[in-house]
Amino acid sequence: MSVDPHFQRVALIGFGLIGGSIARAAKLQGLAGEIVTTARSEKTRARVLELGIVDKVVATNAEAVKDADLVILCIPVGACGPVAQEIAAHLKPGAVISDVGSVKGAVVKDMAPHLPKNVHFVPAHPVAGTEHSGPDSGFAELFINRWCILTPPEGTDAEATAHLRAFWAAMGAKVEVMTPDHHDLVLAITSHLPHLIAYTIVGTADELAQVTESEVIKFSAGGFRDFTRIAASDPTMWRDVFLANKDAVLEMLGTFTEDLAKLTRAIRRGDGEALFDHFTRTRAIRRGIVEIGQDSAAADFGRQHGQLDKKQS
Ligand SMILES: NC(=O)C1=CN([C@@H]2O[C@H](COP(=O)(O)OP(=O)(O)OC[C@H]3O[C@@H](n4cnc5c(N)ncnc54)[C@H](O)[C@@H]3O)[C@@H](O)[C@H]2O)C=CC1
Ligand SMILES: O=C(O)C(=O)Cc1ccc(O)cc1
Repeated sequence: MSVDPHFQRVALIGFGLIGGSIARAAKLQGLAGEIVTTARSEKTRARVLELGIVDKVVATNAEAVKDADLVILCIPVGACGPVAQEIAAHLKPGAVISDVGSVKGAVVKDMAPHLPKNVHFVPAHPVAGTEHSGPDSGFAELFINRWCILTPPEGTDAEATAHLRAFWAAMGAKVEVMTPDHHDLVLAITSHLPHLIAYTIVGTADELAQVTESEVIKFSAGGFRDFTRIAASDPTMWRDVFLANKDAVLEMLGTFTEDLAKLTRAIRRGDGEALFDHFTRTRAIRRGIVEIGQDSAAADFGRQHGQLDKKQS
């Protein structure tokens, strides 16, 4: 049986890349009767109003969640606990409370104790994004054919989880449910460690005395250029991710360091076979990912649901 993805009043706490993308996709697909968002600065409130995507922009989180049927925290993970505390007394009984944080264990631990018993807490993580942030960076197609992982605590109302699942699916996402700990371990290797490596290598290149700034830019057409994109991601967001997912990141970093040492040894010893075998294995992994055909599937969704061909401004 299909579940109605619609929520009457949706409150988005934070209107950056993810909040702005949810607002655009939900509006386009008619998933909300009304969308309210918080923007803390006068400048951002004016810009969000100018964009004309949401129905109401307010200055405080407490005001935004009033009478909301779905509340989504679209803010750095370190801010989720304090914001849960701030909004708790103002939540509508029966509302679904969610987030989009890149780490789940810490967010659940920080938010859950503050939330009243009469709301449904269904944490979420859309595994989709870019290096950009702020109110102008969002776009309606961001979630198409991307995973959205839900991590409802044990005992969560199944109907609430199904309702949020339908909401994400209607924005184009493929939805999966897992535990917060499993999520954090998987994301540590697939997302958090790659960002740490990018932040490291771009910093290292910058510090090398013999590589002048102009040479880094001049020769950055190679692999380095891809790293600079990732390393341009929001500092506040990523500081919070590494602090919140410390254990899993350190565990993966340990394994990564061992594997790096193996490749270092192969280079030192001139062991071409070891290098070739390793690179052959990793090439097959990339080909496997590309064969899943995310781009063509995204285009199919756009055609079926209309109006998603153009990037929203
Ligand atoms: N950037 C990405 O590619 C992805 C980010 N995420 C997660 O989404 C969340 C938001 O990230 P982005 O949208 O990229 O960030 P962003 O920086 O574009 O937007 C965050 C917004 O939250 C606001 N904010 C911060 N603290 C607040 C508070 N206490 N009350 C109200 N508003 C507050 C900021 O002013 C900003 O407008 C993070 O938790 C991140 O881990 C998840 C998937 C992808
Ligand atoms: O820009 C990129 O390549 C990303 O990897 C975006 C991203 C950042 C954080 C997430 O939790 C999920 C996706």
